[in-house]
Amino acid sequence: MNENIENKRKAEENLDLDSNVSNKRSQIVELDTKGEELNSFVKVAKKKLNGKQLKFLKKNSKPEVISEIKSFYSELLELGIKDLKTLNQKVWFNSNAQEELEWCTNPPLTAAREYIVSKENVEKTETKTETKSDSTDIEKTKKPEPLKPAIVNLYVHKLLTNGLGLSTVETKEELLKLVKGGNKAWFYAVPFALPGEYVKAKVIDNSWGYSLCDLVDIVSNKSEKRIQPECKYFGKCSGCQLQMVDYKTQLEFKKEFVKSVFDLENPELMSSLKDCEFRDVVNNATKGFGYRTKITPHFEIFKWLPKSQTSIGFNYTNRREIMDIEECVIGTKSVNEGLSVARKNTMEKIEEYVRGATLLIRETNIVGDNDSKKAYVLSPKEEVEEIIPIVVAETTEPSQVNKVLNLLDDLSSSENKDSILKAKKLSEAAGFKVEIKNLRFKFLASSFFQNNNLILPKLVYHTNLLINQASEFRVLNGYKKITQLADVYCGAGLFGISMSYGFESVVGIEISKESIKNAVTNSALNNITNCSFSQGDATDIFAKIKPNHSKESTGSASENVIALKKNAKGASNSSYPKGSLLEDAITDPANKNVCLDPSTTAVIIDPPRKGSTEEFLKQLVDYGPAAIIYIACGVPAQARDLNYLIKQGFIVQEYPEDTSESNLSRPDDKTNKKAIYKISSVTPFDLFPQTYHVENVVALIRLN
Ligand SMILES: C[S@@+](CC[C@H](N)C(=O)[O-])C[C@H]1O[C@@H](n2cnc3c(N)ncnc32)[C@H](O)[C@@H]1O
Repeated sequence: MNENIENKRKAEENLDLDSNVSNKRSQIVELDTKGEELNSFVKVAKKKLNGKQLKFLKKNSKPEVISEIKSFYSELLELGIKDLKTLNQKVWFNSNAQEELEWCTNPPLTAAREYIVSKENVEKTETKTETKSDSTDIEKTKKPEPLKPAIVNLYVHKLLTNGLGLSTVETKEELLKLVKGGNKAWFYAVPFALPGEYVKAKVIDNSWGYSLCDLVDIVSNKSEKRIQPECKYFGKCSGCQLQMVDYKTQLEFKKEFVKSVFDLENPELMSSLKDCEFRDVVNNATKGFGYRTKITPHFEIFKWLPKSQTSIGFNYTNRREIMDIEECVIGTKSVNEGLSVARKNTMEKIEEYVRGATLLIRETNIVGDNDSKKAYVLSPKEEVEEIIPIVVAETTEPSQVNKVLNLLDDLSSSENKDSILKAKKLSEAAGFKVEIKNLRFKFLASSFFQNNNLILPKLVYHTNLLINQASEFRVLNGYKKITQLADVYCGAGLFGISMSYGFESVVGIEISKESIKNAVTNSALNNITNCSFSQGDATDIFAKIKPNHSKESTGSASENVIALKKNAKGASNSSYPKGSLLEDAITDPANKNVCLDPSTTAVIIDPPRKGSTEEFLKQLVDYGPAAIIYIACGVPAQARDLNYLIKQGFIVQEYPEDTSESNLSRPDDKTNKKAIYKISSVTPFDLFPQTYHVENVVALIRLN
């Protein structure tokens, strides 16, 4: 029997076996670690349980939640437990049932959740009390009593990809003995704890097979990597997770985070990537403070608390209660100036608020004739402006690339006005052409723009370099040079505009009307004439392209062009009907017809945290561009998307030696046109120092 069908059948059996506990509030089920099995299992479980028990893993669970759950179980495997099924390892769909906690070897003692003073709880109290007739007012204004939490002593095995320390009551060896003796493991997730440490922790909540804890104390084996955190709020505020270690260690952790997420999704692919392909985390050569250009502190109004005592800041770690924050060390200087003013303004009119609000503080530049000055704005509707020094250098020669990277390191620690002079000197001394352009980007304070400008020059340079390298590789293998760029999920045009100097034409697509307007204005602001922007869903960019490897298709890959045309005279040879998105949504001031031949086009995709869609990815490979650069802030979703391409056979591990027998073909081969890619590099970028977040750039080169 096919292994998948067998797994589904077993999952069904397990649910049947457990039906005697179905009256209880919690259902015990068996879980494997593989993504696909997990999905099919969830489908079966949902059907059986009518969806009501699937509190933590619904069909639409966020990829990061699924990844977190998978992390726990992959960790079990790493600890030496090779076969979860043989050991009958079980997990929980719903951990609220106290009585079933006994089922584990080491359940939290009382598993009580500390009562959290939050909007959610106040609302719950309100809902409850509304059904009661006369005690409503008393209940609403009473501060809820905290429950008694459990205290546990733990050993920390490793840091999870969300920055939490994966812990158990035993060391790895002791745990293995226990589990191999037929017992079940229980895990604890402890923030700010480091691998190898013994810690005391307070159980806050129970989740899928683990308890969420607060760190109380480090009992012994304090990690040598621990340092004094820079921020006085660190350890309580939920904003940063890694300030307890130095910056170099943070970068090492982040590389491991990305590796383990990729490994979970596709271990074979991970093992096939060479060290040189899986690169170190790129940073901006600072300690990683004072970088964030946007912060969003918030506050809530409670009936039991005098308004003058309202806290304005960020959530406490592990709870929805807000911590009063006067300064944020990862914010830029001007953002912190804005924070003081926003706090003062809010407290002055606090009596007017009934519920609470989120404040927006965003850096901007006031641009004069000869210079610019950093400032801040406090209104989401205001337009802000950022100036990003962009390096234009075509070289791919490694020693020259290193020189440019050094220049970029210097730049992040100096004023923008020095940069052009430095680039000129570098150009003269190194003997290759390098230019720096201080590009201006305007956008609404509330709309998307990256939040760390210090590293953006490197991110853009690197992305450009990857395309230049892909182009060289293609030329060496007998294909044409890459001359065109599609910037998908383009926001206010950061990548497309910054990289436009190296391409004949650039098109961008973006769903937000505001952002697309900004992208158009930004290209004009920087005197760029070869960029066109289109508003719509990313998938629409392929709406009219015939699959280039379908049976019906008889044309060559180069027939599958994206033609973006302005509704203008001379556009009559468009293959798209009048009124289609690609025909009329172009707001290109240069009034140009832009055709993107896949064999000479690179596509950048930079989707939101939830990743792209199968529909988009399928059409992307049908289109078959010469290179794809996938930039992601949601690494689990990126790994999922790449895995989809691997499973469809679009990504291969090695260039096949015998192309005559393989399904590879030249672009003008009319019989077989399936696009095949290789991952040429995986490079994490630290856009979010001190936090567990990381931006990951994956380059795919088309081999055929
Ligand atoms: C991570 S941001 C990247 C923006 C831009 N590349 C940059 O670096 O500034 C993702 C962008 O995708 C846009 N977006 C979200 N869903 C989309 C969709 N279905 N189609 C096109 N754009 C979308 C968002 O509005 C947002 O601007």
